[in-house]
Amino acid sequence: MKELIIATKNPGKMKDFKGLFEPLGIRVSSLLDFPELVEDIEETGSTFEENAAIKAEAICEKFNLPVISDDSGIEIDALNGAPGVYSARYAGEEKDDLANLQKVLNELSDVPKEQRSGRFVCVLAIAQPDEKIILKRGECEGMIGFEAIGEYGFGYDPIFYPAGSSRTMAELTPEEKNNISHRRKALDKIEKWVKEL
Ligand SMILES: O=c1nc[nH]c2c1ncn2[C@H]1C[C@H](O)[C@@H](COP(=O)(O)OP(=O)(O)OP(=O)(O)O)O1
Ligand SMILES: [Mg+2]
Repeated sequence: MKELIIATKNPGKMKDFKGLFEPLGIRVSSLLDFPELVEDIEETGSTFEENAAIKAEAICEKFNLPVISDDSGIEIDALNGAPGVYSARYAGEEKDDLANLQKVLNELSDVPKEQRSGRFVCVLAIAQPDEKIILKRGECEGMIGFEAIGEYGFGYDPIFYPAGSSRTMAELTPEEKNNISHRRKALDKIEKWVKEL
């Protein structure tokens, strides 16, 4: 079976990726599989594209192998696009999913339902030795709820209602999420390269 390295330390993303890559017959491993080898990569970019490129290129160079990275987050219109590229560290450096979504709920406490629009964004990068980097973006539009609901998923899933859904992303099964997610849409755009790797 083909194997691919995903340059991430986020276990929630990896669950998504395992489900997304399985139908392609590709087994994925992450930086969580060899934590002692890889120090944290500083995400110094101001866009998802820049940060995805930083992560993929750093790990591609280290292993001299093709690598995929994911930089993602949630943009909330009433917060002028925040937390955006700062989604992981919105409530502090410790990257606490619950603290992050609670901070968003607090900031939106006075914002009425019809003004709570936002979207998940995922940029996937493919870095290959001696090749130009490939970057593709997927987005999933939706609304921010008033409380955290649901047990599946990770990150901001419990407060995000995908457009047209009466359930939060964390109430959808992993299969349902993977059919509509920002990650799915970005992966669809890189699939032809993935198959050639
Ligand atoms: O499907 C998702 N469902 C819910 N929340 C999500 C999703 N996708 C990204 N998110 C949130 C989680 C984290 O707060 C941030 C990603 O930040 P991001 O820097 O890309 O990832 P990370 O630091 O957790 O792991 P890594 O950089 O090692 O891949 O956006
Ligand atoms: Mg990160």
